This record gives sequence, C-alpha cells and structure tokens, in this order.
Amino acid sequence: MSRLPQLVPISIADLEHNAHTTLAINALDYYRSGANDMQTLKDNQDAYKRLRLRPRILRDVSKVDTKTTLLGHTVSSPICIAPTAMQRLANDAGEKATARAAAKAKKCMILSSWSTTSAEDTIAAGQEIPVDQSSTSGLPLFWFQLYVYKDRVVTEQLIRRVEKAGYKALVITVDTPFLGRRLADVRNVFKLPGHMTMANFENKDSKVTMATILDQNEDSDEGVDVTYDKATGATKRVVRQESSLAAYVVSQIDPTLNWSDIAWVRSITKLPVVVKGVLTAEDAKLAADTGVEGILVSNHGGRQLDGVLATIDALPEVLDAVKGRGVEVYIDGGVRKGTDVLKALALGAKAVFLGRPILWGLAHDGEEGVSLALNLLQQEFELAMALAGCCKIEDINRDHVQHGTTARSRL
Ligand SMILES: Cc1cc2nc3c(=O)[nH]c(=O)nc-3n(C[C@H](O)[C@H](O)[C@H](O)COP(=O)(O)O)c2cc1C
Ligand SMILES: CC(C)CC(=O)C(=O)O
Repeated sequence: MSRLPQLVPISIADLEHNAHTTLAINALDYYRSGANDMQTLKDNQDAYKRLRLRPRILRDVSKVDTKTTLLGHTVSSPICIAPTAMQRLANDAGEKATARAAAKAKKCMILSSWSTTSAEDTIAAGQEIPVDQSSTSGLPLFWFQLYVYKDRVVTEQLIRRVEKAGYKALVITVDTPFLGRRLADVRNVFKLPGHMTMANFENKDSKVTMATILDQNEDSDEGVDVTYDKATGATKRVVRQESSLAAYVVSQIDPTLNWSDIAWVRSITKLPVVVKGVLTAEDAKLAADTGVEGILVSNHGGRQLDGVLATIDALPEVLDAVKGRGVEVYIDGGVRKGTDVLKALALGAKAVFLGRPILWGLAHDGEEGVSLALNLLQQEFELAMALAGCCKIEDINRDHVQHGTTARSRL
C-alpha cells in the first residue's frame, strides 16, 4: 500500500492523516471503522457542521477560563478522554501515555475495561505526574468504563479493583449487548497481537482471557468469503473466521443487561455511576429514575447500531428529559474542533469526550501526541469561546447556537 507523507500536525485532521500513514492496517481499520454503512459515523461529524454559532461581541475576552466540574471534581476543561479499547495497538506506551497526557492537562480520562494496560498500572502512570493538589485550576480525574460480564463475580472483582486504585466514577457502557458489525474487522479477521493482552483480565483467578477466546476462534467456522476465478468463471466459498472481538463479546458480555443491573451496580459501590450510550428521552428518564449521577449521550462513535441519530442531534431530547433531575449530561462522537466543543456546551452538554482524536495523537507520537491532540483542541476551544464572547464556561448558553443557516429573525 502506498503511504502518504506525514504532516506537521496543527489540527486533529492532521493527526488523523498521520495515523493513516503509520498504523498497521488491522489497527487503523479497527480504530477508524463504524458499523455497517458507517452512516452514523459520518453523521456524528456532519451534524456539527449543520449547526451555526451566534457570537456576542464587546465582552472583554482578554482572559478565558475553561475550568469546570465533573461530578464535584474540578478539571481544567470540559474536553475529556473517552474510553477506547486496546491503545497499545497505536503506540507501545498505550494507556500509560494517555494517562500521563491527561494528568499533565488536568483533564478527565475514562479507561476502557478492555485496555491493554491494567487499571492499576494506568492510573499509577497518571499519578506519577506531579500536580499541586491545592490548585484551583483543576486536577487530573480518572473514571473507569465498565463492561458488565456475564460472570458477575468477574464484574464485582473489577469494581473493587478500580475503587481501590483511585478511579472516581464507573461509566457503564449500555449500547454493546453484542458487538456492532464493523466490516473491515470482519474482513481483516481482527485479532489482538499475541504480545498484548486484555490486561484487566489476565490474573490467574480469572477465567476470562483473550487468549482463550482466540483459541476458540481459531476453530470457528463463522464467516464465508466467495472468491471468483476470472479465467474459469468458477466461484469458491472460503470459510473464514469472524473478528475475534465479536466472538469475545458474545462469550463474555451479558446481553441480558437491563435497568435492574444498573441498580445492582449502584447497590454494590459508593462510586457515582454514569451510563454511556443513551440516545433517547425515554431511556434518559429511566436512567434518572435508576438514580445514576451521569448520562453520556453516545452512539459508540458510530460503531454499534448504524443509522441512529448523530449524538449532537440526540442531545436536546436527553437534556429535556432529565431537566431538574440533578443528572449531569455529557456527549461524545464526532468532536474534532474547538467550535464543536462550543456547540455541544451551548446546547447544554456539561462536557465532551474524545475517542478517535486521542488514538490519532497516540499513533502520531505516544504521550506527546496525546498531549498535542488535547492541546490543539483546548486552544481551538479557548479561541472559539473568546470569539463568541465567552470568558468562562457559565457564559456559554443556548443562544450561542442555532440549527440551520437562516438568520433567527427570519425563522
Ligand atoms: C477504537 C475504539 C475503541 C473503543 N472502545 C470502547 C470501549 O472499550 N468501551 C466503550 O465504552 N467505548 C469504546 N469506544 C467508543 C468511545 O468511547 C466513544 O464513544 C467514541 O469513540 C466517540 O466517538 P469519536 O471516536 O468520534 O470521538 C471505542 C471507540 C473506538 C473508536
Ligand atoms: C473490545 C471492543 C469491543 C471495545 C469497543 O467497545 C469497541 O471496539 O468499540
């Protein structure tokens, strides 16, 4: 495959370009893909482009402060890191590099259950970064993303470990009873390279190892390719394997998950709970009824059910549904520019979470690359705030954004 030259990155798009030139194809495809036609993947970004900003002028924007709070913790900015599995595919330092960059920027990072570095080692890497604990401009914050295993003992053990390690919230992913069908991963028969592990499940007491699944998958006869011989016109059916991730999810993740399980998790931990993957008013109300502290409006970066709303289009109904219920509402999916962050906050999101931009940074230059991705977004956001007449997060409101391209007075 011919590779394009690298760019000196000055935007997330440049970092993505560079990742395309350096990553091995199975990692690149795994990271960039959405499910099926990838309609939702594309729409997540397009929907931001359909919104227009309404700036205010003459407001003394010489100083812009982006600090905010997440479930009572002050962080430097509402720009946060979404959980993405298997970060060592991008760079050998993987989740440790991301944690260090998050800590340096005093931002919130959510670690995936399916990280290639353990929960303990990841947070320890972040905690190695010296921080002034009395700082009022924000502190690093680590949350843990939980996949609920069929085996509730495995799930509970993991919760105990992350509580002990110092994670401050559990983010339960609720949109993955089965893995969405990402065609490139099926074609590539995606596998985690042998020297990497799903590090949270490698202890000797746990029956759950990726190796077990890979072994099972070696014998699997799922998936068929049809090849066509031009010379003879003959077709041949070639049996091949599925993406090992899909097999892993089927074998381990509980598709019976329902609201009573969210209540169960709440009953066994003192950590606040965020549900990740809510897209409708109906489910937002149920989440609030269950007593969760946060909702992350997410379509999993377009990787699960293709054809759902872009998250920025789903956000208003979720916010309306839980208004006055004391639940914080966050968003992820398609955030690539500072103006996207401003639009999401103007519509009412408390914070935005970045998935792929962090992976592109990691692939570009490990910890430095993640810092670069965070800094580029942060600088763009500060500039967007200033140009829209906002000095602090509380200044951003619903009047700063509108749907459509027609002036409001003519709507
Ligand atoms: C490669 C990759 C791996 C992901 N792994 C997880 C995961 O382990 N757990 C999870 O809840 N979400 C996972 N997600 C979804 C992200 O948390 C997030 O919802 C999504 O990436 C946001 O969209 P964006 O990539 O456009 O920013 C993953 C996304 C990607 C791209
Ligand atoms: C291991 C994967 C199933 C993690 C994930 O959520 C994803 O790839 O989107």
